[in-house]
Amino acid sequence: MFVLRQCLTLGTKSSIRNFSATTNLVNLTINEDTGVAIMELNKPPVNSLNYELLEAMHRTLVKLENEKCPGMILTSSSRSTFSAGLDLLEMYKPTVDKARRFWSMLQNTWIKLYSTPYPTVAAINGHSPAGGCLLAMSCEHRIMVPDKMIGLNETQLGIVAPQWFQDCMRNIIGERQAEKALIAGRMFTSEEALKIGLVDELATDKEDLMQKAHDFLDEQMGLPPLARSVVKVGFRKDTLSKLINGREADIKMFLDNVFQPKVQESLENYIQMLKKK
Ligand SMILES: CCCCCCCCCC/C=C\CC(=O)SCCNC(=O)CCNC(=O)[C@H](O)C(C)(C)COP(=O)(O)OP(=O)(O)OC[C@H]1O[C@@H](n2cnc3c(N)ncnc32)[C@H](O)[C@@H]1OP(=O)(O)O
Repeated sequence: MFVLRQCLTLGTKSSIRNFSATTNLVNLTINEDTGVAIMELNKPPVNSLNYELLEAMHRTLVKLENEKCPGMILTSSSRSTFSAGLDLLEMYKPTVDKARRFWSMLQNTWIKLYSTPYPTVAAINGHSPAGGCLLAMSCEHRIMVPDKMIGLNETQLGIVAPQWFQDCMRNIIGERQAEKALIAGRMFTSEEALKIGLVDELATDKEDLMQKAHDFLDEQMGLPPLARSVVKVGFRKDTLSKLINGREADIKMFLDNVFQPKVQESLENYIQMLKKK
């Protein structure tokens, strides 16, 4: 039985089920029998990742870890889009402070999501470009509905996917496929993504998607949790350490680049194009 409760304070496992109460940017549902959490991104229309959404996600992930969550499904409340990636408005003519704060929260959120001891599955119920693809790739398993698009399309926007985005992709689809996909900024259909291993399964519809996500978690939750998490973090530690030990350099890379006139021009054109659609 799924129970969703509004609450204003952080409480015990059984008392809290939606703790972004002030903004509702993240809906958290916890199954009271199994403990499985469903984290639903809820920033209409397309879950673009601005500071506030990233912060709500980060808070949720900290909470789940503290509460010894046994497994989590990441999904979206939008019918068309899992996440449209980073909020372009956060990168378009920001102040230095705002840009730094934003990038630092992106790092925080990714580090938490990529390193969870508990199993995670992305139930990708819509398009998943750029930062949206990063979120999906940070989970352990990806299931996607048909006829949507996923990929790291940064090159096509005249920007560059940071090294840790690239590493995540390489870890999943291998060096050669990742190099080709990243240079081209290629977006894959759900079916193509399955073929190259960027997603693990396709689902027929949302119901099937959630069923398959629960099936994956049931299987994982049958494994000894400590051994499971040690192996997981072992596989991910090099990618994680690269960013954790190089956070300042990564922020500097972002700040140095995002203020370049050419990058601002690309962002401006792209935002205009999306608005005119
Ligand atoms: C050498 C240079 C080095 C540079 C280094 C700089 C480092 C930067 C690193 C950047 C890393 C990651 C980058 C990103 O994640 S950038 C974001 C990339 N995202 C995209 O390309 C997706 C764009 N969106 C879409 O393609 C579509 O919106 C969609 C997701 C397929 C959904 O389509 P839809 O038809 O359902 O919705 P649509 O009408 O297009 O959009 C609805 C409104 O939402 C606005 N919007 C869409 N995406 C974003 C976004 N990412 N940020 C902010 N706003 C977004 C869109 O403009 C519509 O707004 P409105 O209703 O018209 O006002």
